[in-house]
Amino acid sequence: MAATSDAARVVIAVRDAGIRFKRNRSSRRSFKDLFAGRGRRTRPGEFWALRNVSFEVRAGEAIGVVGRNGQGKSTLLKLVAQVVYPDEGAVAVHEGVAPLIEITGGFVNDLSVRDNVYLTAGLHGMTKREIDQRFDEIIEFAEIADFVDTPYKHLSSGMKVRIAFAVISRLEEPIILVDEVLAVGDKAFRDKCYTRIEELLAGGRTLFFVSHSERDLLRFCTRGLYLDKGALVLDAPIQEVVDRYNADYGV
Ligand SMILES: Nc1ncnc2c1ncn2[C@@H]1O[C@H](COP(=O)(O)OP(=O)(O)OP(=O)(O)O)[C@@H](O)[C@H]1O
Repeated sequence: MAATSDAARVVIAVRDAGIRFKRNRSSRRSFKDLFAGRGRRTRPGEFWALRNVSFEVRAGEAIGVVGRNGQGKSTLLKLVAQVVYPDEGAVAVHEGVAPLIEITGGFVNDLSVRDNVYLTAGLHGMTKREIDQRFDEIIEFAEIADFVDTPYKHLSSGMKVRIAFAVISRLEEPIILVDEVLAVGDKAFRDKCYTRIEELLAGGRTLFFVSHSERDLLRFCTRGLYLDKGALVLDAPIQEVVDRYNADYGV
């Protein structure tokens, strides 16, 4: 394929991106807030989940995102999926994205598995005919043939991830985002997913992969992004990123 010309093409550009969340829903002003100095960059109860994050991704790169719990990894994937928008800076994504970033895979609870497959694949640009052609293969991959007409909400967590991964990995979007959700699947299914991810990478797709498993990160990724306290502290080859993370927080 056009691997050489693709190698130089920037498909994602994140510049000084910041995203701010409310710490709690009511977000009432505390006594301390009343006396806080002017010019605060955040309003009371708000915090920056990510700030000053900049990087570029070229077509075909496989990027592992590492960091402790709550450091902004999923938020970063959501920025790339454009399901959240930055409060500061800019995120430009030049190609289509197939995101598996929440256990629900964006599926609708009350719809059957079948309807969800058609809805999700349709939203990503597949025609009904194309979905018809892939439907059996998707269900077979997920191994949930007996549950095709079951409402999605009645599936177990592992089954939800199976069908979501089966659909997402059959889309033709050039960028694939995989959050830790695969950890919910059993070992046999995870192995199948990992083989599929390798096929997608071999086909030139771009991957963002969040994982707490050093083995999986080193298996798939060439480059790592290390997030800590909402900042991108290291953007380097994956081995270097894993070593630094282990040195900072490893046992
Ligand atoms: N919609 C939201 N509203 C408010 N706070 C949020 C929201 N989404 C995420 N956060 C907060 O932003 C911070 C970063 O969360 P994020 O899910 O990106 O972390 P993470 O690095 O993926 O963590 P984990 O390894 O536990 O999955 C956390 O403090 C989290 O509580």
